[in-house]
Amino acid sequence: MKPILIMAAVPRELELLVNTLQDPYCDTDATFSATEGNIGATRLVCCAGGVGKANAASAATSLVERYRPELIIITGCGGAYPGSGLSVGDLALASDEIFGDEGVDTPTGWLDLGQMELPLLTKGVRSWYNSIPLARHEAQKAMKLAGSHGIQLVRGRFVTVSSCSGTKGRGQELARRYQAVCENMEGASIALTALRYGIPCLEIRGISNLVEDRDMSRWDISRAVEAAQRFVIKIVEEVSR
Ligand SMILES: O=C(O)c1cccc(C(=O)CC[C@H]2O[C@@H](n3cnc4c(=O)[nH]cnc43)[C@H](O)[C@@H]2O)c1
Repeated sequence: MKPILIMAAVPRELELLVNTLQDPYCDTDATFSATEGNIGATRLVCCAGGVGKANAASAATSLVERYRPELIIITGCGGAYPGSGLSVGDLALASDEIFGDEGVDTPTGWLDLGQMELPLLTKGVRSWYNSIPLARHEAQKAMKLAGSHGIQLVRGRFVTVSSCSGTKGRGQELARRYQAVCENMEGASIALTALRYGIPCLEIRGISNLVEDRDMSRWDISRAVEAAQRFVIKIVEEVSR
């Protein structure tokens, strides 16, 4: 049976999940070391591939080639945009992932990859530019599951950035440009890899911070990553039924 691949940036974003695995086994010799194990009848492979788009894309490619997963779940923390209604500790589910920095600055303004006619991926007659869709059906099931447990889950567009937004103004600009709810540094790369291989992909992040003028004393990464993992475990348990 094919496993579910769970990807995050850093180990603390997977700690609770890994500690929940039955019969865990960690392949420490692999280029991207991953911990395998079961939750119920479902086989999981958990990997913290590193921070940022480059690590995320290479880890996702390597793991997909190695494990051929049936589903990829991206988890971790993220920063909520002004106007999203999200607060620290809340949960967000991606409808689409957007490569927020890919484009060109011109004297008359910023242009995205669509305007540059430079697709990131072409399959047959379809091309994808900055925006990468995530699995609709799985996301609908996740929303339903959250509802049945009384968990508030906000579904919306996520932006993946190379340079984190450390001002409220930049957050407002990206939120407005993409009609997005939050940002992170890896999601779009993993979503693109999943789309390339035709594997459904879900992304659930806990909100660790608001995108505002930088004040790290207001962050709560522990709360965010715990909330996200608890919900991912619920999804996996639901799949196991
Ligand atoms: O030092 C800073 O100002 C700073 C700004 C944003 C993020 C960081 C991090 O150390 C966390 C990066 C890590 O967590 C995800 N993440 C969480 N919040 C954000 C955010 O507001 N913008 C972008 N990424 C965020 C991200 O996926 C990374 O894995 C430090």
